[in-house]
Order: sequence, then C-alpha cells, then structure tokens
Amino acid sequence: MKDRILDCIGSPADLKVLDDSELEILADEIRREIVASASKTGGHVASSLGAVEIILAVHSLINSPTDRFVFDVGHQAYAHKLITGRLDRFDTLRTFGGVSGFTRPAESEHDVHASGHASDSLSIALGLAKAREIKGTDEKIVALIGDAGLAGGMAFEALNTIGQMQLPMVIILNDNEMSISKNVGALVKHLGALRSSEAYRDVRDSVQYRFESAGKLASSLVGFGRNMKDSLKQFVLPQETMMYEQLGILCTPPVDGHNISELRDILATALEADGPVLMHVVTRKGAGYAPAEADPVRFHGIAAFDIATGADAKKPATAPSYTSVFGKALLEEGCRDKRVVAITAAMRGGTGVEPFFREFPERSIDVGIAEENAVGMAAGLSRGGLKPVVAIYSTFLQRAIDQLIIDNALIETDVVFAIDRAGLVGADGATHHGVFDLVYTRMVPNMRIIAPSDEAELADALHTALHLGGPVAVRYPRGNAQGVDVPDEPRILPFGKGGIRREGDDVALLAWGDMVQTALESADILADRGVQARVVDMRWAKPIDIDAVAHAAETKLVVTLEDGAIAGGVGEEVLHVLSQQGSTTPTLLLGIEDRFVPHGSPADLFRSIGLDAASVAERVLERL
Ligand SMILES: Cc1ncc(C[n+]2csc(CCOP(=O)(O)OP(=O)(O)O)c2C)c(N)n1
Ligand SMILES: CC(=O)[C@@H](O)[C@H](O)COP(=O)(O)O
Ligand SMILES: [Mg+2]
Repeated sequence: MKDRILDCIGSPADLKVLDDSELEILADEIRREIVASASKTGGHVASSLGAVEIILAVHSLINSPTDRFVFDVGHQAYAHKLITGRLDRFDTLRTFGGVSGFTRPAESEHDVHASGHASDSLSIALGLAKAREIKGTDEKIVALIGDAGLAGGMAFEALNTIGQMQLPMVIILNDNEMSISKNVGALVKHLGALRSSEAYRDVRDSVQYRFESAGKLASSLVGFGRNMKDSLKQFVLPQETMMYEQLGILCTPPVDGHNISELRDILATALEADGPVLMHVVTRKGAGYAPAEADPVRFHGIAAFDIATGADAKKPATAPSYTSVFGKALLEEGCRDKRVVAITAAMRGGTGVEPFFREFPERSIDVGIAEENAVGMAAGLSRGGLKPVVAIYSTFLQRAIDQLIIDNALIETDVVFAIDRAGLVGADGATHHGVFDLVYTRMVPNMRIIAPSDEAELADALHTALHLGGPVAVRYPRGNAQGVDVPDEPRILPFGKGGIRREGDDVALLAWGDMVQTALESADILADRGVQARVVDMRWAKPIDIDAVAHAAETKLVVTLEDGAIAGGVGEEVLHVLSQQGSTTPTLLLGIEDRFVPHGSPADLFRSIGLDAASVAERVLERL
C-alpha cells in the first residue's frame, strides 16, 4: 500500500490525473523527500525547494520526453528527478555511481542536456525550437531559468536570437531575487520594478478575474496568448514594460510561483502561443523549509545537515580551506597595496572574497554570472593602472578563455587569476571539475602559472603573482588545505623553481599542487616496497622547472602527477623538455585520461581514476 502520491508517480504522465489540490499535496511530499535526502547527501536544497510547483505545473501540462523541459544550471531540478523515475535512487544523490546533482541525458530520457553551467538553457531551447521547425514537428519547449542565470551573457545572446526568430517556446523566469548570494546588477532592479509596479498588479488582477469569470482555459486562451500583447499595452506604461517585451518576447505579469493553480492556468495559455513567451514567476528560495528560507545562501549548496535545526551535520575540519586562506591573503594584499581590486562572477562566498568585499567595497566588483565580463573588465582595470585579482572557479573561467587570451595575455595585463576549485571538486561532478585550466592557461603565451602545494605556498603565490605583474594564474583545489602554518609575511617564490620534498634516486615523482601530497604518500608506499622515490613540488606549471626535470631524468623513471587533463597538461610539457634535453629516461604521465570524470567524493573519484596514493604506487611499480 503506497501512502504517498509521490510513490505512485512513475513518470510525469502520471501527473495528468491529479487536480490542483492533489498536486499541492504532491509538492509537499516532494519537499519532504528533498529535505530528507539532501540532509544526508548535501545538495542544492534552496533552489530545488523554490522550484517544486513550477516543475509540477510544467510536467502536468507537457508530455515529456516528447515535449522538452530544459533546466538552467539544473541545480533546481530535484523535483523533476523525483517524478521522472529516480525516486528510488534519490538517496544516492551526488554520490559516486549515484544520481547526479544536475540533469544528465545518460541518466534519464527526460533530461535534455548536461546542465551545471548557468545561462545556457535558452540557447539549448532555441536550438530545439529550430530543430522542431526544420523537422516540421510540434512538440512543446519549455526552459526554466533563474533571475541570476537570465542576466548571464549567454542567455542574453539567446534572447537576441529568440526575439528575432519568433519560434514558439516558453521561458519560465524563476525570480527569487537571489543568485547564490543576493542577486546583483541593473537587471535585478528592472525585475524589482516590475514586481512592485502597480500597472503589472492591475494586469495580474485582471487576468485573474478573467480566469475566474470565464472558465480557466477558454478565457485564458482568448485573453492571453499572443493577444495578451495588446491587453498588456493597455495597462503598462512604456517605461514600465518588461525590457524583454521590446525584444519581441511576450511577457506575463508576475505569477505566484507557489500557486499551482495560477501557474497552470497561465502556463497552459503560454504553451499555446505562436511565438516566444516569458513567464515571470516569483518564488521564495528555500520555500517550505524554514532553515532554508531563513538562510538561502547557506542552503544554496549545502553539505549534510540536521533536519530539525538546519545545522551542519559534520564538525568543521581543523585545517582551513584553500579558499579561506586565499580570502585572508587577498585582504592582506589589499591592505598593502591600494591598487588591488577583487572581482568575482557571482561567487562571493565560494571564492572567499567576502572579507575583501566588506573591507574595501569600493575596490570590489561582483559582475553576476558574467565570466567574460569579469575577465574583460579586469583587462580594463589593469590598463587603468590597477591590479585586479579575478577570483573564479576553474570550470567557470572556461567561459572566458577568449578574454584571457586576447584581452589580457596578448597585451600582458597585470591581472591575477585566482583559480579556485582546480582539480576534482567532488559531488558536483563532470560539469564542475577543474580539470582543464592547466591546459587552457598553459597554452597561452605570456601566462605564468603557480600551483601551490599547501596554504603557506598559496599565500606566497598570490604575493608573488601581484609582485611579478603580467597575467599570472594561481590555481588551488576545493576543500581543506594541508594544515601548515601560514607565515605573517608572505614570501616571493623563486621564479620557475620547484623544491625537493623527499630525496630518492630510483624514481622521480614530479607533482603539482595537491598532488604533491599524493606523491609523498606514494613515496612512503614505494619505500616499503624497496623503491626510493624523489618527490618534487614543481610549484610552477609555467615556466616549468627545467633543472628539476633534468635532475629527474637521472633516475630510472620520471613520473608526473597532475589533477588535470593529461592532454595538453604539464606532464606533456615535461615530455617536451625531456626530448629537448635528449633524455631517454622512461616516463609515466599520471593525470586525468581523455574522459569526463563523474560525481562522487574526491577520495572515491581519485581512486576510480588511479590517482590516489596506493594506485599511483602500483602504477609506478608496474613500470619499473
Ligand atoms: C557559468 C556559471 N557561473 C557560475 C555558476 C555558479 N552558480 C550556480 S547557481 C548560481 C546562481 C543561480 O541563480 P539563479 O539563476 O537566480 O537560480 P536560483 O538558484 O536563484 O534558483 C551560480 C552563480 C554556474 N553554475 N555557472
Ligand atoms: C550549482 C553551482 O554551480 C554552484 O552552486 C556550485 O555547486 C558551487 O560549488 P561549491 O560548493 O564548490 O562552491
Ligand atoms: Mg535566483
């Protein structure tokens, strides 16, 4: 006997038999399931709680997977997962081999794309709409995007083409006034004005009235749809109209995103429109779970927590995170040098710049989800005589490779790229691992790259980067640092030089960043097996320590260890240097093979790809 509606939902088609009040009960059950499960696995709780009614409304009206439902970022899609056949595995969310935290076509036919990076949903939806036109089919296409995602450059580029092409699709704007932190930017003000505009309230009330007085679907089809454009004009003053209207996208007045009945009424109409419609839906991030509503920033992406209080389930680690060490070091650099400016692209908390932002608001910039703008703007700040530090995740800097190359490296701007989340990040998985930055920074002329191996070296690396000038990347991983003391005064690191951390003549382990620790642990295992390994903290990924490589070539095997893609990575640079030196010493390049790494705990992931200390030792022994 199944006592929840949720347990009876095998596919979204099952929603069709539910009325609004049953959908409300289902929404409640889904919220409980999300909180119960994520309290053990961690996850994007607040965004997912805020989107439950929207997701139910959409799936109750479309026929997925024939109709297509595209999620921006995908961090709000837990309700979608629960009603598309993943309820029984939902307790494996974000764990190794378990359900992904984002949409993944390999996981379900209802997942359209590999979401994770913001602002891409509208381009995907537009592509689907164009494909539909070319094929002559008639499926519905819906994209769900947040207020912060909608302000990203990629979404804007898509809107430009959506307005031009006029292909039918529904864009649901989930407006909760939040990014991860409070949303920023001029567009937030625009949406705020719309939410509070009396003219829009009047429109909303009149729409409501028409629904109530003339029978829902019939009246809404007549009074809304594309014809709504004319009725909107009657009520809305030109300066108060939604900017998107002027791009040719029909916009609804604000809809209560937690009212299933209202959502379904307006969505049913929007789905019948013969052009693009933007449904402006207002929600509360964290809706329905008091701790998440009270602190949506913390509950945006949270580790395991206690359901009753919302408090962290695990005690904080003793060693600080690399992020917090960077944040403190940046603040200190800002005190030393008034030219230091901090830039983040919507990741104030995640990148650790918060203390700097509080102390120096006039030298702090949050551009929102706009990495290209962040990196381009850094070039301008540098040309203006300042020393910008772009604090950014490795995976999100991928969005701004062109600005890194052309706007910065080509003219040697004084910009520091503080690349956080370098290497495997863990539970967020393939879309979020920082496994390409060593490649896309190293390939660019004029770049210098430091990969510190502990927190003291991180503070030194930032200091060195600011001292050096020119574009310099400092890369460091997610998670806890090594627990070493950070001296009060940072030092300038010797340019392009690493340091030997353990002597040994049989084999040389050349390692970067956190992989130095892995190399040291492997060296212990190798010593037990009678092999003496030298461990070198290479520190610089560019320029590389040529002397350390030459010295390594005097052993029986040169091994490189990096937590990034082997193709184009630092190991390949070592090969290049060895060949230039005429060395014939055998080599073993260890890093990420040519494949995407899934989600899971870092320990599970490193083991699965043979990059944990034990596997490294085994692989070395096999080659000796
Ligand atoms: C390109 C990119 N930059 C940054 C992020 C990190 N990020 C994930 S969700 C998010 C905020 C999204 O806010 P919004 O779109 O309004 O959705 P909400 O969480 O409020 O529902 C950010 C900045 C990302 N995923 N992708
Ligand atoms: C969805 C998203 O892109 C972010 O919320 C990301 O999950 C943050 O990752 P961290 O937990 O490493 O800050
Ligand atoms: Mg938002």
